[in-house]
Amino acid sequence: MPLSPSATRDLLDQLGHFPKRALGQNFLVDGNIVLKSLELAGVRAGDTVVEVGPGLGTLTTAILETGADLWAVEFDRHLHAHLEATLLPRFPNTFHLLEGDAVDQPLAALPADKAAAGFKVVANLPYAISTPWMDAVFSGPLPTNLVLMLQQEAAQRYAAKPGSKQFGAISIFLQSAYDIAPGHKVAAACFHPRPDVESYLLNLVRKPAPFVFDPEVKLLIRSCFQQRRKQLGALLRDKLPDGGAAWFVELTAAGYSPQSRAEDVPVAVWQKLQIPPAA
Ligand SMILES: C[S@@+](CC[C@H](N)C(=O)[O-])C[C@H]1O[C@@H](n2cnc3c(N)ncnc32)[C@H](O)[C@@H]1O
Repeated sequence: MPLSPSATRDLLDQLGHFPKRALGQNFLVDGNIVLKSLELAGVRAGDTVVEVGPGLGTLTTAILETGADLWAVEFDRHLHAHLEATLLPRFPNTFHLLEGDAVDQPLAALPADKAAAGFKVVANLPYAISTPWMDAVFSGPLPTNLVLMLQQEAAQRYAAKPGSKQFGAISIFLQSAYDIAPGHKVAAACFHPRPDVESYLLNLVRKPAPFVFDPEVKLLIRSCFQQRRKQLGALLRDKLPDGGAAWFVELTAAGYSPQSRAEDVPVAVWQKLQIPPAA
């Protein structure tokens, strides 16, 4: 169970640690949310789980207590040392802790054979890295489930539909590989210190046939959203060897046109975008 806000304050005092805003250090202090995260991800003994930013070890302990095998990456040297001293001796065979940046090590150095056998992600993400980290994860290997504590605004962006201001490249990459299952709104009081934004537990379930974009196509899609009000014809004509002709046929067949804007085009049509070989 997580520590209460006062016990968390005491532990922070004892460690001489001041929560760092830049690292999104808002620690979970609500047992129901910890349980809900595990329940949504269906974590059980023998599962392989990845956690980003274990912090003081609240979610971490609950995951390890199920009997799951956990790989975790923590950026803060001080918190890493605390976890190394307290949790590693308790779970010497199932806890694999890495000190590092989750954007460089999105799966906490999970071995390739473990990743290939199937794994889940449960994390209370540092909000500043949520999009670059997700982008790295969506390049594969893909977890079967992700239960992620996010800034509510980010969760809305990831789940956004075409035609809305929030629809962007990350919505396309995410929705190509994952279905969005019912999640959970989380109040600021569930954290210490309280964040000044609303939070949301996003629940993602891998599609039976997930679609992963080629890295070059991802860059191209991202560039289209950097000038989201510009027409796709003008944006892509110079960037594709065929001037965009092949994809414009797909776009037109789906009821759109080179005059359409990136934010209006559905995910399935983006999946047809390819970079043809140069003539
Ligand atoms: C929102 S706190 C979550 C802490 C803990 N999991 C909990 O739920 O109470 C985010 C954690 O991510 C860590 N962190 C921040 N940036 C990171 C990065 N780039 N890579 C890995 N961990 C990071 C922070 O130090 C902090 O421990």
